[in-house]
Amino acid sequence: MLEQDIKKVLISEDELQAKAVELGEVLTNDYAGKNPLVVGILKGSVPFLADLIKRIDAHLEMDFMVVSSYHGGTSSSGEVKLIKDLDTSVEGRDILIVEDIIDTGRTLKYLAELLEHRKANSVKIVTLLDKPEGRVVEIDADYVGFQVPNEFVVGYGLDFDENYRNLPYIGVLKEEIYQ
Ligand SMILES: O=P(O)(O)OC[C@H]1O[C@H](OP(=O)(O)OP(=O)(O)O)[C@H](O)[C@@H]1O
Ligand code: HPA
Ligand SMILES: [Mg+2]
Repeated sequence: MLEQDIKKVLISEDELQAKAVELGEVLTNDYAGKNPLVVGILKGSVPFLADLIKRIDAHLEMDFMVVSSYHGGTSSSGEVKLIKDLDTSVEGRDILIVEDIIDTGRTLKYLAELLEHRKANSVKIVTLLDKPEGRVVEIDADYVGFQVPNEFVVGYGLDFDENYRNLPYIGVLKEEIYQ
């Protein structure tokens, strides 16, 4: 049913699972003994975060923030709104932000600067997807799952108008759905 709205599959379910294993192994090594605070950015990061943390074999804590800048459409409003803050103090902590995608970069630039300002010991970013052609502000992730072309992608957490987050793969939405 949902599949009818998808122009093409970019990243399959198997490829997504394999990437969680691969990134989990790297993060297990990089965060051994550090008890990082893993910060999931709601809502898009949920499926990726759930798969990734099961592959990190180290003590970690988890917290969430809600920010929003797309307000349902396919282009960033340019204004990042903090809707729910962390419950945990970040001072002195090693922070690992988990995101589904860096597109314009506005969301992550805002978040990374906010957490650094709060005197985190370190702030690193793991993003499942990177869309370099979408960038309007300068920010790079420390760990990237896949690069994607400059098209609107959905699935595995990523939405259009709050739909398609539950697709098990990443796909490109047919233009007629959002035009
Ligand atoms: O690099 P940017 O252009 O800022 O775009 C990336 C952000 O936009 C999306 O979130 P959205 O605001 O749509 O919230 P959501 O996770 O609830 O979908 C996505 O999940 C990232 O957080
Ligand atoms: N798809 C879904 N949400 C997004 C995207 C995208 O390509 N870019 C930024 N938020
Ligand atoms: Mg969204």
